[in-house]
Amino acid sequence: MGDAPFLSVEEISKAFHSDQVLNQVLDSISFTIQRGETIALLGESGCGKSTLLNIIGGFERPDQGLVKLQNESITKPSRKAIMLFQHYGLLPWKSALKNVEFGLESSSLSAKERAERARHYLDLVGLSGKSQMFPHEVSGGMKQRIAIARALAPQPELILMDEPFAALDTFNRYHLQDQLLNIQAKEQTTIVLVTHDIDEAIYLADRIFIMHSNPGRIHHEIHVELSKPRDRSHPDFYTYRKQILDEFHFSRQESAIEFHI
Ligand SMILES: Nc1ncnc2c1ncn2[C@@H]1O[C@H](COP(=O)(O)OP(=O)(O)OP(=O)(O)O)[C@@H](O)[C@H]1O
Repeated sequence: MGDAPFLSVEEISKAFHSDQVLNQVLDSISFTIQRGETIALLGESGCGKSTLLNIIGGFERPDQGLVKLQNESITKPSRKAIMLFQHYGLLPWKSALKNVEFGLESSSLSAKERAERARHYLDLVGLSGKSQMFPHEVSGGMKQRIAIARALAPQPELILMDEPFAALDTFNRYHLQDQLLNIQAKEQTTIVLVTHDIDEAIYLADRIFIMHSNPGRIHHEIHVELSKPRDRSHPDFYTYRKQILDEFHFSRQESAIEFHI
């Protein structure tokens, strides 16, 4: 593999036709990501974040360009890249444990190994005592923990997250963001995260790609140089926040409120 980047997105363009109008959603997007990095895609609604994530995951085909994961072209979904959505996608008739095991069904693990692996990841997300509970018996935050355990259990090379915590209240969101950081530090998972939440991007990401729309392009890349775990109330955090608000022309003198674009 040599020095090839872990993930490379090369000159990706994508258009959709709607009402006989061609909508150029992504225009020649390129970047590379190293193993273990967390990247946040931040941009206003409709700028093409989810489309880009879907192309990286192999769920959507670009019109031009290609995506390479560990130097292999991605042309269809694979177990190497797993997508985590905002709305859990749990199977209501299966317990937490069985939901996590379900993500391992196509693996070569024995039933015993699958159960052990599932328990390990439920432990990592803080649900060791809840493995026999069903989705309707647990809170939204716990449902998303189960979904995270299920995404992690197959040990994918890459996790793609489409606004994973957007449906949660602030406290649950903060807890899950911390857990994700812990797990990421342990497992060196590579993450590409789509978010509307500026604070979430600054808290989690090593680099933030600011996207602009019509057509969707990466307008600016911000390296978040703060060491992790980060302090949401530190003045440096606010410096990044101001920089991002400036990008979207939302700045006022002081912006202390939580801001979603
Ligand atoms: N399958 C599709 N067919 C037609 N148009 C589509 C399709 N998927 C996405 N689009 C259009 O592409 C544009 C980008 O959509 P996309 O969901 O990628 O944006 P986004 O930045 O993720 O938005 P949001 O933040 O609101 O989720 C939108 O104008 C959307 O209507």
